[in-house]
Amino acid sequence: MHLTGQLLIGGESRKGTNGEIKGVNPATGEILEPAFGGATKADVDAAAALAHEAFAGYRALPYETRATFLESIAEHIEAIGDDLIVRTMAETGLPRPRLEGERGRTVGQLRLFAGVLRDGGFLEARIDPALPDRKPLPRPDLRLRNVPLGPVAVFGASNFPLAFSVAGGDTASALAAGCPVIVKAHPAHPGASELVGRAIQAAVAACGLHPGVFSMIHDSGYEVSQALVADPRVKAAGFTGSRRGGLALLAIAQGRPEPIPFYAEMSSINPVIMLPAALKARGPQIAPDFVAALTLGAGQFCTNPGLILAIEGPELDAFVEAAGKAVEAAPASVMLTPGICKAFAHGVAALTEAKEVTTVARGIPGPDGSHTGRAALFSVAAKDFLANPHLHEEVFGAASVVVRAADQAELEKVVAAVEGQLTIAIHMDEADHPIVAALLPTLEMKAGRILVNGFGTGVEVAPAMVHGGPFPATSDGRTTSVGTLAIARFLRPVSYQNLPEALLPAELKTENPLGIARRVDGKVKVG
Ligand SMILES: NC(=O)C1=CN([C@@H]2O[C@H](COP(=O)(O)OP(=O)(O)OC[C@H]3O[C@@H](n4cnc5c(N)ncnc54)[C@H](OP(=O)(O)O)[C@@H]3O)[C@@H](O)[C@H]2O)C=CC1
Ligand SMILES: O=C(O)CCC(=O)C(=O)O
Repeated sequence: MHLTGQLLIGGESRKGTNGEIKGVNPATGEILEPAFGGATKADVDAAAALAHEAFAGYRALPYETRATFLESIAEHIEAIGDDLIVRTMAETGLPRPRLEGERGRTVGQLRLFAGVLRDGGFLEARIDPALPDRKPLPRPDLRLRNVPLGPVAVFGASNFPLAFSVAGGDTASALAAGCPVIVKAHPAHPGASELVGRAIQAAVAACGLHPGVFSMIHDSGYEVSQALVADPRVKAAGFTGSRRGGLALLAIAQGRPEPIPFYAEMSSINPVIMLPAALKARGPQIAPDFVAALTLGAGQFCTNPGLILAIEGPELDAFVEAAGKAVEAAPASVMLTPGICKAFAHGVAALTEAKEVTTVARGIPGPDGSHTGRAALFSVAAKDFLANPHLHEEVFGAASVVVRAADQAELEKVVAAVEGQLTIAIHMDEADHPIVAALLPTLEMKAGRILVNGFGTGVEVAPAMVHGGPFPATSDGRTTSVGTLAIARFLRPVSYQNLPEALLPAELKTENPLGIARRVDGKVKVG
């Protein structure tokens, strides 16, 4: 493995001259070589100019060429081999099986979008033929398809260094949509970013595309990333990270002379509602599964179950006791960065010190000075939870709070009071159906995904997946960052009125040369 620490600007690479970033092994504290040079505003300008230049040609390519390009990226990532896993393990402290799985998800996602391109459904092609004899007024010929927005900025996430990073879901969906991508690499895994970034660069070259289709920068501060979002040639951005960072960049995207869509996935505490019949039938059996989901990846999943909502009673006591025991047996885990570890310790300390909160259990402590997170389970009465908005905030890591409601009415109040979420899980049996029916309308207003008898961790990459949700889970709850629908974030519809047949794009020509599904006169016609 040869890492250069260079920026990837179009087909070229050069060392950034604006400060430097080094990876840190969070398990050992070792500083990892090489140094990665931070980009200057001139580098951002160069990447944006190239992306702008590449856009017209890239979006006009046959969908088959774009699909082959995505598959080529997947192949180039696989060709890096074990070096990618070894470097990512060193930079993140995440274990090998997790990263091997994440790599599979990353390349699977790219191939899924190749299928989306071949299918053509994402174009949402519609034809309303002219009705010249309609009274009192004739109808014009109207045809609609989606077109890409333009160059997209992608902020790689710290907690999924492959699947939500350089070639992750945002990049895959933007490239599939026909948008060149400029990645801002996350400083927690600069080496993994270079390896994957070079794989994309190589795929661009192998497919003979304009080199401006992909660039990747590092930033030693905030200014350059902010300049990227502010650049007039950038037309949308994707982000996964903190609420503070997401909102700062969202404000820039919205404050530009030409505001752009900014898709930020930020904070979610993913309530798990434990209903009475399920608790009675199998509360203690659910507890270890809950703790496994809580501690997965040191709790550093945005789908982590941070809240348990249930009605008081001996069944809840039995569940909490079993969950407490499982937490006490949980070993401390290395967290992604010293900063994230510190933020977790701070969040846990705040809960521990809150007078209305009871500490149920703590996991096994890690060695002194290690960047490890120690699992934590807390409990609070629903009335106190309702009165203290700080208890609704995300503690990023393996910490969860059990909220004890006096009755169903109070449980409903708690559900109504939580912020927007990526997921809400319900553990239920048939006897719980009436409560679920009463809760469902509220749950739909609160979460992007409602799931039964499971936990939200481990998002399926699939057409019917929504990995999004109302604020603050995301900055725009109408979309998803995982699954095939993610492509819609980087498209917009154009309607062509009375455009001569000869000038219509192939997607909308009457004889349907691409053989795609279209809605003709309101009815879906396949092929
Ligand atoms: N819910 C979720 O999905 C996740 C939540 N988090 C939360 O985020 C915290 C920190 O983790 P991290 O992943 O680093 O998230 P951050 O939001 O701090 O950073 C994400 C990316 O955005 C950049 N960035 C952040 N703030 C700004 C800004 N004001 N202007 C320009 N760029 C900015 C960062 O650059 P740089 O690092 O160079 O500053 C980084 O590339 C965690 O402790 C956790 O609370 C993290 C990951 C996922
Ligand atoms: O649970 C998952 O698989 C994905 C979680 C996620 O999107 C995140 O942590 O950023």
